[in-house]
Amino acid sequence: MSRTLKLNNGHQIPIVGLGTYKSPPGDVQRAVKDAIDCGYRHIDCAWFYENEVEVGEGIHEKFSDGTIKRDDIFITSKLWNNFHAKNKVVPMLKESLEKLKLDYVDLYLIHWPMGFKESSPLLPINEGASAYSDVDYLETWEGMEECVNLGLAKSIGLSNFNSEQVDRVFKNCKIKPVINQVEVNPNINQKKLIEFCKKREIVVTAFCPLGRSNYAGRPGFPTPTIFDPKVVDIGKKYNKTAAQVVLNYLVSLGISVIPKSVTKSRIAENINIFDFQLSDEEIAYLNSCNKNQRCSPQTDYADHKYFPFNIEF
Ligand SMILES: NC(=O)C1=CN([C@@H]2O[C@H](COP(=O)(O)OP(=O)(O)OC[C@H]3O[C@@H](n4cnc5c(N)ncnc54)[C@H](OP(=O)(O)O)[C@@H]3O)[C@@H](O)[C@H]2O)C=CC1
Ligand SMILES: O=C1CO[C@H](CO)[C@@H](O)[C@@H]1O
Repeated sequence: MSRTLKLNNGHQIPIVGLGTYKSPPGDVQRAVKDAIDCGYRHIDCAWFYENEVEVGEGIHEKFSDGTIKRDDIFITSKLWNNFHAKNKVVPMLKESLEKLKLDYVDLYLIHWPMGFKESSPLLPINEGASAYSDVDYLETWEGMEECVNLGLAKSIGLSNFNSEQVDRVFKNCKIKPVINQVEVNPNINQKKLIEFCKKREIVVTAFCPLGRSNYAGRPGFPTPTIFDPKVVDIGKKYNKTAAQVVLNYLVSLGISVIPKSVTKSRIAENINIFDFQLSDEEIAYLNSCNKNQRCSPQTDYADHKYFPFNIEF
């Protein structure tokens, strides 16, 4: 059975989930089925990933063959930036639910604190501030609360919110956020933000937990620590890969992780991380890798009023 963390509303989130960003429609359906067969009970989706139909097909095949029931699996989706107006939130969740062919999601997240105009491209690059909307994410949060009240989402949460933004929602909400999903890997271990969220009973989920191994060598991006020879050596001691060492380290921080893979052997590898314990010295080494360098920095939007990464954490 998959291990879980308790959320502040009594629900549980499985610690390891399958990421689906850039999982091609042709592969993701099989990847979801492989993951469920390997014991995953948590799939991380988003409207923005444009593959929710195929993710849903994979999940439904596993309902049909009797491997799981709806109650056994935790499904997350996210509201994209162009739809922050309060009256767009429920319709956008309904759109994701229709694609996934589900009646509810377990978790719905505001994908980013900053909003774009509905008419803007999904990732406006050259338009500057004219592409932005100034909808306050507190207004968006009211729409998120409606999702819970309508039974369309069991829990709601945030993604890419900094500490001040988390606190603002926390202090002005009727329904508390249960999760803040942010980038966490040894290059950016987010210890301060994790502690800040923990004090408010908000669990952190780590995206890019492997530091996007496919970004290795890309100019301007940190080298993923799964390629660090010392981390590879630590893995050898436990008969584990560097990816397993990194995921085990992240889980030891009290957070959940959503590694993405469409490769069956890696999908299996990434959940087989609970049968070893790193030594204090090994954890100290992984802690020392922290340099606050992101692989998802979104600097194109650094001038947005709600850009989250202009403060320390
Ligand atoms: N809320 C947000 O703003 C964001 C959320 N996310 C979510 O987090 C998930 C994970 O982040 P993501 O950006 O995908 O990056 P990850 O850190 O999960 O890295 C994914 C890459 O690592 C490869 N990989 C997977 N397992 C292994 C392994 N065991 N050894 C070596 N390489 C491996 C994958 O290749 P392959 O598939 O070919 O096996 C893929 O190229 C996303 O898929 C998405 O669901 C991500 C970014 C932002
Ligand atoms: O979920 C996501 C996947 O990665 C993208 C590129 O870094 C992000 O924009 C997005 O938030």
